[in-house]
Amino acid sequence: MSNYYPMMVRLNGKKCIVVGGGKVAERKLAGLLEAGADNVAVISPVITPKLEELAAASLIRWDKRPYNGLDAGVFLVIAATDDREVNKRVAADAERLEALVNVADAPEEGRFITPAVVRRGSLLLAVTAGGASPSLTVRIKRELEARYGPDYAAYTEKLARLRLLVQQTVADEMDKKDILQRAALEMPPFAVEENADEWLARLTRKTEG
Ligand SMILES: C[C@@]1(CC(=O)O)c2cc3[nH]c(cc4nc(cc5[nH]c(cc(n2)[C@H]1CCC(=O)O)[C@@](C)(CC(=O)O)[C@@H]5CCC(=O)O)C(CC(=O)O)=C4CCC(=O)O)c(CCC(=O)O)c3CC(=O)O
Ligand SMILES: NC(=O)C1=CN([C@@H]2O[C@H](COP(=O)(O)OP(=O)(O)OC[C@H]3O[C@@H](n4cnc5c(N)ncnc54)[C@H](O)[C@@H]3O)[C@@H](O)[C@H]2O)C=CC1
Repeated sequence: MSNYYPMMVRLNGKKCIVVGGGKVAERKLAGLLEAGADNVAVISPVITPKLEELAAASLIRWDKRPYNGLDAGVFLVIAATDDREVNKRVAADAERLEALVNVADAPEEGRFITPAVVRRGSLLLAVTAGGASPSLTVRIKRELEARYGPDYAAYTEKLARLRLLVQQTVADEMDKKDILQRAALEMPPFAVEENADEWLARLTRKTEG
């Protein structure tokens, strides 16, 4: 099994293509849109009703045809048809164009795989077993969903505000680090109730004491 380099990619403005319009394509497209991709097309003669809705709302473009190649300038490609030969061709075409490609039925033929994700605002937890067992990946995702509930969105946002304040007002590097580490150890919803100034004041008292 391959090794993978984990990274978080911004997709805005980048051309993303999904080939195939079935169940798997629907899931991968939802993931692209959740990530903020705004130039997304699906190439498939038939697509699911949900994908038809997205196309009607102009959230994705639908190229209603069988796969017949990729245009230059494509950034990311997902091969998700139920036809082995087509997916193989998509992978080869994408590699030739230096586009990042994911192949739903033959991961090793592609350049990247898609992890399971939990989103809590800007906190993004991604899980992969590298293709060994998607079911294990999904199980661990569910455990993380339960452990890091919806409160973590507001909590993370609040930590960002505190961090900004600390960067602007605390000169000593050790104090800065200590305060930010303490803040990250506190759990929501407790910390969510106070504003950044109050929180910093409390954390500073602790640091001094
Ligand atoms: C390698 C990878 C490539 C890639 O797709 O990028 C891949 C490959 C394959 N998946 C297969 C099967 C299933 N995949 C799922 C579900 C998910 N699969 C996802 C990712 C990945 N799947 C990548 C690595 C995962 C990792 O990193 O660990 C998730 C996490 C994310 C997503 O797809 O967006 C998403 C869960 C989303 C969520 O719930 O959050 C389920 C369960 C279900 O559907 O409920 C099953 C059935 C049960 C089973 O087989 O375990 C098959 C056999 C197909 C066949 O036999 O026809 C292959 C092909 C092969 O293994 O060769
Ligand atoms: N990576 C993953 O997470 C998973 C991958 N798979 C694999 O993904 C593939 C797709 O699975 P499903 O979405 O369930 O299949 P599906 O049968 O629901 O959809 C297949 C889609 O491919 C389209 N298609 C067929 N030939 C095409 C062509 N020449 N050009 C463009 N589009 C074409 C069809 O119109 C249809 O929309 C299968 O190979 C399956 O084994 C299945 C489950 C999970």
